Formats: sequence, C-alpha cells, structure tokens
Amino acid sequence: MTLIDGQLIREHVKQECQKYKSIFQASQKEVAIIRFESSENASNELRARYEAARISAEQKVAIFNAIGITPNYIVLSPNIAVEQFDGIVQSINENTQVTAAIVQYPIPAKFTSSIGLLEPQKDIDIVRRQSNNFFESCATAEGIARIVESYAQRDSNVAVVGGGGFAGNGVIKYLEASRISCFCLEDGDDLTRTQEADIVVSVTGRRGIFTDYVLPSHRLVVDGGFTPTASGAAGDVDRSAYRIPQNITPVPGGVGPIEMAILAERLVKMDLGIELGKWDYQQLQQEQMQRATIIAPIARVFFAQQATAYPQSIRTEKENLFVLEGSNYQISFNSTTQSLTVARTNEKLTLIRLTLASNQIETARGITNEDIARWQQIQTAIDSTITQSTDRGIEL
Ligand SMILES: Nc1nc2c(c(=O)[nH]1)N[C@@H](CN(C=O)c1ccc(C(=O)N[C@@H](CCC(=O)O)C(=O)O)cc1)CN2
Repeated sequence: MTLIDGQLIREHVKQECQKYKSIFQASQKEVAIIRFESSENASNELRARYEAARISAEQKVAIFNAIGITPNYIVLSPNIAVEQFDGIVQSINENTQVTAAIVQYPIPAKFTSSIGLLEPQKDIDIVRRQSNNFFESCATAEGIARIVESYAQRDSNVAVVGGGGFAGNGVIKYLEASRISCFCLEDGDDLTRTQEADIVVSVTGRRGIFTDYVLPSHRLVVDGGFTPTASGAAGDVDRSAYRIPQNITPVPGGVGPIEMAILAERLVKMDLGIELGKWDYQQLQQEQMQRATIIAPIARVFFAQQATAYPQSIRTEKENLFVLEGSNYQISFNSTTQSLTVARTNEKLTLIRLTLASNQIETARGITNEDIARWQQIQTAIDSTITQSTDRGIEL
C-alpha cells in the first residue's frame, strides 16, 4: 500500500503559481471565501459538515495568501436575512478587485437561490452548479479526476461511488472527457460491485463505509470524503482497509490539498489567462524523490556532526524530539521512530522524512532546485570543515 501525498501536489502547484506572485500582489486582486456557521439546533451530522467547511475554507485562505492573492474571508451567521446575503453576492459581482468567489457548502436552504446570483465568470468552484467558460465542475471533482488520470491504464475501469452527487457527477464528466471508462454507484447499491473496477473513487461523505471486507486490491482508491471527528478527520475508507489497495489517498492529506492545488491553478487561469502545465503525480513523486536523495544524506551527516561538535545547538523540543534550527532549515531527530525530518524554518511542512535504520526516504515534497543548491553549499562547507579541521560555523 502506498499513500498518495496530496501535499506534494499542492506544493508543486503552489511553487508554479508563485512565479506570478508579484503580478498578483501588484494588482491587489482578491478572492472572496464565504462560509456559514452552523445553526444552534443543527444535528451532529450537519455540524460536522459545517466544521469540514470551516477547515477547508481556512486551507483556501492559506493557499491564496501563499500565491499573493488577498483572501477576503467572510463568516456569516445562518440567521442573517436573505436580502443581506444577496447584497453581499451583488457587491462581490460589482467589485472589479474581486477575481473569484467561493461559497462553502453546506449553506442554509434559504440561501440556495442567492448562490445563483453570483457572476458566472467569478465562480471558480462552480458553486452555482453550472459550468462556466472556464470550468466544467468543482475543484474537488477536477482534482480527483487528475489523480485518477495519473494512475489509469488503457483498460482501466473506474467505480465512482456517490457519482450521482454534484462532485461525483463532476468526476464522471472529467473522466469521460479523458476517455477513461467509469460507472456510477449510489448510496444503497452493492458496494462489492467496486470489484468490477481497478480504480475506486468515493465521494459519499459517509465515514468508513469501505471496510476491508468491501474493498478488493485495487490499483488506486481515491477517498473524497472528509468527516471531522474528535480524533481527527476521517474519510469514506475505514483505516482498517488502507493496507488493501495498491495506492490510496489518505484523509487528511490526500484530496483536500489536491483541491487547493486545483483552485490555485484555476485562479492563475481566470486572472492571468495562463494555463499551467498538467502535472502527473507519479512523475512529480519521482522528481521529489531524486531531490530528497541528494539532500537527505547531507542533512544526516550535518545533524550528527553538529550534535557531536555543538551539542548546545540542539534544542530538546519534547522528550523524544531534538531540533537543530538554522535560518533556512530545521532538522529534527525523533528518537522513538529513529527518523530525521527536514523542514523550512517557520514552516510546518515536512520536506523530507528519513528512516535512519533503513536509510529509506518516506516523505519527499516541496523541494525546489534552490533547496538543492543550498544543500550542496552545506555539503561543500562540511567537506572544507573536515579537510581543514577549522571550526567554521555552517549556516543551515
Ligand atoms: N464550495 C465548496 N464547499 C465546500 C468544499 C469545497 O471544496 N467547495 N469542501 C467541503 C469539505 N471538504 C470536502 O468535502 C473538505 C474538507 C477539508 C479539506 C481540506 O483541505 N483538508 C485538508 C486539511 C485537513 C486539516 O487541516 O485537518 C486535508 O485533508 O489534508 C478540503 C475539503 C466543504 N464545503
């Protein structure tokens, strides 16, 4: 079983979009992201959907900020009047600084027709449920279809479970446009029919419906569900079944970040008219692995050397976590898992995770050519420290 890393895709697309960051910043363009709060009498199930909307709205704020577009994040009470919401939508339509708008689902029923007021050309996530000049369906559907395309073979057959819903239907449209054979299963259908397919997409939002009993050994399973729980987010695939498919998108960390990548790509297309090159997940992964293979041994030697020569430079963050922090990177050693991670300083994202015993790179993402150049400089500095035996501090 291999976990597909949605953050790898998001980081790749983010870097591509950041090439236009100064243009976006100079233009002072905005994206409106609107979500409703849950009403007090909502069921637990509905509350969970509003919570998912909050989490995904915050991810959208982060990606748009990263590429230089100002997010205008609007959180609304479900008790506002319909006229008030209509007014907000109208002002978004009229404001030329606002390139795009997203209204997070679910929305209280009384506002459904207000969504139809949104100017189609600003509808980046097809929240109006109607395609526009730019896009066929929602970003989630496109992201799922793109990951399927990375794995589909000529004779592939894709089961789209929940294919009658808006996102599922969008997936089917994208797959058909790419001439990938697919069929739709609905709530209540016999889930073992997924055995007729080599790829399964699930967008039911029904937590854990795919158990190890249901799921055969597919080439790929794409889990488009996201249900927040007290112990973290859960998808449509039960954790017990993760080991079965050859490749699976985990929740969290799979389709969620891929959706953010698609939204960033879409914004570049809508605002600048630029269509970014199509990514292929397996190709991106190979590229990242090659880059990590250059950096990981340097990080390993550097950490060991610093721990011996300058033990005071290593911070004990937790009982089992030891951190060496420079102005560019942070290297952490976890003594329980015996693994080393490399991240950029002040960023949460792990670029590389290395298991020391096997020397196996478990994670490789977000690594740029500039990172390679910096680490090669570190290598040169390490070499010269060894040959000259001089005590020169190396900038990490
Ligand atoms: N108009 C829209 N409304 C809503 C969308 C949407 O894409 N467009 N998304 C849903 C909720 N959702 C999927 O159903 C969703 C939830 C979470 C994420 C996400 O980015 N998750 C990340 C981060 C997780 C975390 O921080 O815990 C991940 O999976 O890694 C995306 C989509 C609501 N309404």
